[in-house]
Amino acid sequence: MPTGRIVVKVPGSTANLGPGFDTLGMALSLFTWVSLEHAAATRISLLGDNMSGIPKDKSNLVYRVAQAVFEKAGAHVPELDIVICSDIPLTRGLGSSAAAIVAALVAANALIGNPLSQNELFQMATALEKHPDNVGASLFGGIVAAAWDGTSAEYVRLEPPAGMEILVAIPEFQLSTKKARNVLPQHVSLADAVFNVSHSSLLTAALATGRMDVLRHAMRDRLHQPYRSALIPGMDIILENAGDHGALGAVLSGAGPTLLLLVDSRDPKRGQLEGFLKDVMSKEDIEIAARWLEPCLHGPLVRYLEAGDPDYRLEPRDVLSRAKAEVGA
Ligand SMILES: Nc1ncnc2c1ncn2[C@@H]1O[C@H](COP(=O)(O)OP(=O)(O)O)[C@@H](O)[C@H]1O
Ligand SMILES: N[C@@H](CCOP(=O)(O)O)C(=O)O
Repeated sequence: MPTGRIVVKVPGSTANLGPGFDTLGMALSLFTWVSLEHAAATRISLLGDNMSGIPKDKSNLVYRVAQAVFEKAGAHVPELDIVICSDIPLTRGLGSSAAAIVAALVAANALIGNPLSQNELFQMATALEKHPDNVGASLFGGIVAAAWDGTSAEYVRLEPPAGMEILVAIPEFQLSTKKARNVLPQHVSLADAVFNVSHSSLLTAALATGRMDVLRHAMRDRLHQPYRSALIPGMDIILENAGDHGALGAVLSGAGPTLLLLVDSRDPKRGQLEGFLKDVMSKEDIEIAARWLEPCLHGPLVRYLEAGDPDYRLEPRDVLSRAKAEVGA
């Protein structure tokens, strides 16, 4: 079994893209870093502004997922030195839990010499997250169309259209995926099911062929957004009108509360969008952080630090900042 420190960088993601509920995901240029190494006693260090409320004991998601890898691989590594750092705001619909799961899976697998295949990691990630859209995007990068039948997941990766940018409006308040799933109905009408199958198919085909002109029509949804809109004041106005202010399409990102706009980088009207988002949300007394992002084309980047590596003995914060610089911050 190799010894040393593993550092993994994994992209966050947006799920659903409107009608592709629990199916479509896209990796984003926001990242989580996880470092793992063998230790005499477990220690979990949390770095950065997005770690509030994350446990530092063995109930931590990264620790638990790493143990699931060791168990599946028949390895025994009960004690770990873990460092976690993330750009991805928690519980905002930008896939922080999926990125943490994928980072833990990939880092733990690398720590014991990569006995599990990428497909085995995808199956484990999907079973842990309970839907394949975010974890698929974090694991494979780009846009992922994935289906899970409760036992096994399959996916196809697409290259995002060139020149497509993303503007997100991240509200100050948190909304857990669990809460946002609890407002969804158990049954939907055949008409709504047909609406989503057709729009999700159209959207996937449009993304695969670069037909950005179709996105506004294709990104409409009847399965989750109408039920979740009561949890996000201002959402309906933004989804309905963003197209008139320069967006190709506007949707709830994952389970929300972040709102996500796809934008053609060549559109001269794109400069209006931030003001439009802020105006609508301030009328609802909600502060937002507006951030321009890009699709992330890669999945996890892994760096292995051997005991002889000059970075190996550094403090976790320094190791992560060096690793960030090396694999791209
Ligand atoms: N880096 C991390 N390390 C440990 N736990 C994490 C990490 N990131 C997210 N989580 C867990 O995932 C939860 C957020 O998941 P979720 O409600 O699905 O929202 P999101 O849309 O951000 O994925 C957090 O409250 C925390 O329990
Ligand atoms: N398909 C899921 C996606 C949840 O994404 P998250 O980033 O909010 O965790 C859903 O819509 O519930």
